[in-house]
Amino acid sequence: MTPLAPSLSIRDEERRQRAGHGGAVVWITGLSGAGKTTLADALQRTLFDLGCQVFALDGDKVRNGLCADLGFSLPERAENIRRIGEVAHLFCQAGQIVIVSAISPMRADRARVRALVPAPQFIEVYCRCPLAVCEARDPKGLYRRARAGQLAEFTGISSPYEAPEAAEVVVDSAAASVDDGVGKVLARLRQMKIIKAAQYQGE
Ligand SMILES: Nc1ncnc2c1ncn2[C@@H]1O[C@H](COP(=O)(O)OS(=O)(=O)O)[C@@H](OP(=O)(O)O)[C@H]1O
Ligand SMILES: Nc1ncnc2c1ncn2[C@@H]1O[C@H](COP(=O)(O)OP(=O)(O)O)[C@@H](O)[C@H]1O
Repeated sequence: MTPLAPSLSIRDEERRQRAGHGGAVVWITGLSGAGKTTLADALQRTLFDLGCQVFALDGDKVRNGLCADLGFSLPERAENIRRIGEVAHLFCQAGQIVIVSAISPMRADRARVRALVPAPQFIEVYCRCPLAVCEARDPKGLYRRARAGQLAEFTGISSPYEAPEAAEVVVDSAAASVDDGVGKVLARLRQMKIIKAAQYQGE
């Protein structure tokens, strides 16, 4: 009897043909309240409706399970990003478009994930929003608690955020709509030939 082929014999191109698109990691970084989750959700919906295999990994949710043992010190955030990066990389190898939304405040931590994922497949998205706007939005009341001294090491208040210097996509969530942000990421996915031009025509 012919032995079953090991799964290693499945080439990336075969996965791409079956899915109709390539794998990618769309990594959304930004302050709490900048709009990362909102953008990730809208992007996931759009890609799903286009027929793509897409999955969103939100930092907040991952912290309920995979990273439940981690707090918010800089070394713990680094470990959080390392784990999310490894998982995203695996999904990407499986041919999925993975959307990560995590504050991921330190450049070095993001650079390590970038080094893991082949260049055209890693798309860093800076969800840019002034701290004052994030604080005014305060969707979870965390800034209020941080200002009151009830939440230690809060990003932007008592813990650093290093903005990307060369993100593939920059989305200004205080000035542009969620749809604008989705459009910019889709344009990049098309430009990098992750999705086909026919899968997304607008810009
Ligand atoms: N101290 C402190 N600093 C920042 N954020 C805090 C903190 N404590 C709790 N939270 C909540 O945790 C969410 C951020 O988790 P992340 O995994 O994205 O953070 S990180 O990437 O490891 O920095 C973050 O989610 P978002 O508001 O969606 O960004 C907060 O809801
Ligand atoms: N252009 C925009 N993009 C994303 N979010 C926006 C935008 N404009 C306003 N918002 C609002 O900002 C808030 C951001 O919350 P959220 O997406 O949870 O941010 P984060 O995940 O970065 O903490 C939401 O209430 C969202 O409706």
